[in-house]
Amino acid sequence: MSDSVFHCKDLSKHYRKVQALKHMSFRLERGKIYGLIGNNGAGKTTLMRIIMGLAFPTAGSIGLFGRREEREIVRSRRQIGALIERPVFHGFMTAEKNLEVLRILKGIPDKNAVAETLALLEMTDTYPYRHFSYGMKQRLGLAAALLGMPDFLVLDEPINGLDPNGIRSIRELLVSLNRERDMTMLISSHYLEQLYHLATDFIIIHEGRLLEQISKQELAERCSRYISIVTDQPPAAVAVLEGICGEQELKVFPGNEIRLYSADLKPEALVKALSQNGVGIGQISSKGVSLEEYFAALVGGGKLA
Ligand SMILES: Nc1ncnc2c1ncn2[C@@H]1O[C@H](COP(=O)(O)OP(=O)(O)OP(=O)(O)O)[C@@H](O)[C@H]1O
Repeated sequence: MSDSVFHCKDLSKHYRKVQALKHMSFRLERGKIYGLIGNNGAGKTTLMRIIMGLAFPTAGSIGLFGRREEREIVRSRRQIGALIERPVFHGFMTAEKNLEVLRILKGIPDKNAVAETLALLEMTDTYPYRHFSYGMKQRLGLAAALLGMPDFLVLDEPINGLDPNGIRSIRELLVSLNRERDMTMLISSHYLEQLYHLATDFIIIHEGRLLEQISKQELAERCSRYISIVTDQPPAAVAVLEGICGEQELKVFPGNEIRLYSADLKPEALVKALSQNGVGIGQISSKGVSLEEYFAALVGGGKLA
């Protein structure tokens, strides 16, 4: 299978008066989770609609899974699951019945697909869709996208309307699908901190143009995000911290300061681990700019502090 899941070259899309996408060229690789970032009206949904064949380019070309020919692209879309604008579900049917209708419409032969997807999303509800909360509707939308276990998942604002627990469980599910099934994802969200934890790479667009494609590692370096710990027992602290993050993510500075360059670490967890091992902490703080600040600086054409 090609390592390229999606590519576009000089892709432009005009609506009557609006140029929604302007000469975009980039490539999405298998196994990565791409966070798609842009202000309202930047062109995120338009790009996703083009990937799914719900809108068509005015100029330029696209390819899916390394295939460029129109007929092959249409066929390749069977390998993609998408949540773009909520699908139309039947109000009088349960989640299971709605998914069963979709399974038949999509031509997915595996009769266990519905049960498998419901189990993944922990949806056991047996009442009709019209009584679903906003969050449950959102989960069913995600279930519909996952039906048949696609190779590529395209999600437009999937965590909108979910409470913090809901967001965490969806995030964990997406990460495990990515790791265990090598599922590639393109996910847009205005919750940049959440997206930061989930994505491995970022596509940043502004007013229809691609501003930047950047990996999380590059971003972390550029934002120089780190946790600073000041302690009077550096060797003991290093021994504990190395058990939590990799040796390469940790540096000792003069003044008994240790810096941890790992994106997912929480200061509270570090404090707990250090105190459990009898290591005293003078000071602990998160430093550097957030993804939100980085994005604002990029879009504003400004420089990062
Ligand atoms: N069907 C349409 N007809 C005319 N203009 C459209 C249409 N769909 C989108 N647009 C315009 O194209 C531009 C890009 O819209 P798009 O929905 O792709 O942005 P977005 O980044 O998804 O925004 P949001 O974050 O608000 O969802 C906007 O100016 C929008 O008004």
